[in-house]
Amino acid sequence: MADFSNPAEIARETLKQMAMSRLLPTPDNYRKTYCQIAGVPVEDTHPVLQLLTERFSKLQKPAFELQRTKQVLDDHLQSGNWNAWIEKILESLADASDVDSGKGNAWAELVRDLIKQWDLRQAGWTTPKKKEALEKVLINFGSKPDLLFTKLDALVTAWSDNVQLDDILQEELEPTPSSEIKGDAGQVFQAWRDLLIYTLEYGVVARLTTAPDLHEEAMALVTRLRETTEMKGLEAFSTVAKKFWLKLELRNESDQTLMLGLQRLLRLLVNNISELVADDSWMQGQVEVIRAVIDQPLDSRFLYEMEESLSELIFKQGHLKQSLVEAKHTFKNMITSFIDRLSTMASSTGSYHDKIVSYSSEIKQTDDLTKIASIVDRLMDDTRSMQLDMLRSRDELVKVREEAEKASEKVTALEKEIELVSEQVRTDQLTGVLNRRGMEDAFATELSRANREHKKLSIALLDIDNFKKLNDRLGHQAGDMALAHLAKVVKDVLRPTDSVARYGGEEFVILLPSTPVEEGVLVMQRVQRELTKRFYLHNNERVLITFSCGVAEYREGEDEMDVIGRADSAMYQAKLSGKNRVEISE
Ligand SMILES: Nc1nc2c(ncn2[C@@H]2O[C@H](COP(=O)(O)OP(=O)(O)OP(=O)(O)O)[C@@H](O)[C@H]2O)c(=O)[nH]1
Repeated sequence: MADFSNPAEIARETLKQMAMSRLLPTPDNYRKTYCQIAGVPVEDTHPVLQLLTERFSKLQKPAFELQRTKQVLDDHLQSGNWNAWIEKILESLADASDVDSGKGNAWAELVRDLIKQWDLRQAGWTTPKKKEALEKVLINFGSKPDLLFTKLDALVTAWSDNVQLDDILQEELEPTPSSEIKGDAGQVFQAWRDLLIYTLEYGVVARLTTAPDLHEEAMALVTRLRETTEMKGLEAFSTVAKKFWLKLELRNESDQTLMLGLQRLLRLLVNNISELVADDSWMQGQVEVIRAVIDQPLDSRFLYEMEESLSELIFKQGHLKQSLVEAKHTFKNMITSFIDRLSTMASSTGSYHDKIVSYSSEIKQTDDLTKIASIVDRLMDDTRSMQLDMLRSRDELVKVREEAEKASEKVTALEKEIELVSEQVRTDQLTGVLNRRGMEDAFATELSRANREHKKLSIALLDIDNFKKLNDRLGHQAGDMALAHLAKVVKDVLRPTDSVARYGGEEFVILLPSTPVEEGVLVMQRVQRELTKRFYLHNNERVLITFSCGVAEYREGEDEMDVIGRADSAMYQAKLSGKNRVEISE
């Protein structure tokens, strides 16, 4: 190889050699080639420094104190001056320790020691083993500068004293005075803590929007819990939490009392209104809805459904009421004009009578035939006009009577319609059969009838088979239509005195008055047979609907829920026995 002494020549030759050997033009390759050509030893990066460089580059978010160290390292990578870098890093580590200069010096000492021990040979400590040990320490404690110092120090001591790493780590990982939970227990602790945070945030905080003071306290608990990593902290947390639960319970109780009070007040009001409007069927419907709502534990879904149906009802009633008011007004006007006409007639016949009396006395007082002839002429005229008046009045009266009759019919029809609309509160909009509320009314009626007349009453509860599959295969809307179809078939097969109600999604309750249970089973089997003849048609596809059913006979003293419960158990039995069956409740 030619001897180059001029740096410019060495540089030129370096580039030439790199091109010939197809080396990538990296600073590292350039430096190596340059050193070879210049005949000086290649200054490799010390493995410890390499390791540190790698670790730094892997730190996603280095601690603030280490940022500067990383910056120094990055600067060095540009310049390639390792000795300067070591000095800098020692300086920055000293600063990063953020304590007195004693600790800073300690860091400097430690790094020097580390590099020295790395290069020395110790029995049992090969370079890969040292590298692995250093890796472990950096991975586990790199983000905690103080702890890192202790661990690195222990590691360097382990190398120099030829102690095995496991012993050292074991020793170093001995429980510290802190009660921080580690290992599996730590993970379990964290999982429970996260669950508790979640429960507090979404189960408690979210429900306290109307109680700002408790809301704030709950938020503070969440924050506190997030910061809790030790058993000691947990104990302190649980003391505060217990106080909070107590407050919450007390507040809950007072809310509950308030709600019950309001419910009682509303019930009183509604009962009073219902007595006041006993004859107003349109109002009765609404009153009953409110009664149904307040007579059972408050359930937001039920409240929502009731609100929906009530607002629809009120809207319809509003329209009908308006027409009713107009019809009544017309009727009143007609009666008024009828009476006016009657009084006109009375006065016209009255004046005619007066005239006749006066003509009669005139005739009596005169013998003059010409005068008498003139009186008779006037009398004839008056009679004719009186007759015309009478005729006109009669026609008008007939007309008024016809219109009054029509108006009265309209009023009756509108009143009936209002009654019908009010009834909708009791029916299921989708199927047209009774809804749960309607069923309760029907139940009350039938129970008292059965008790009064000592007649048998059977209750059937049917549940469509595999309805979910039908919904999934044909869509929810087709499912709705299938429900309406079933309800229609059931109604067609049953007697008009039987009551059908939609009890739940795809469950129906049927009240069969004057029917012993065996007969009830036959009735329901007849419905099943009818369904095999009258398929539900969906886009020309014949869909067979089957159901499982339980029938129970009412026993004296039982309440509605008892007997429905027995029918439900029998229905469940029918499902278990293969579906599409009717079972008797024993
Ligand atoms: N289309 C429609 N589906 C409803 C309605 N109410 C409830 N459902 C559906 O009915 C299905 C009932 O499913 P399941 O309780 O599993 O009963 P099933 O599929 O009939 O099964 P079995 O009772 O064991 O025969 C659910 O998918 C509900 O979503 C409704 O008003 N319309």
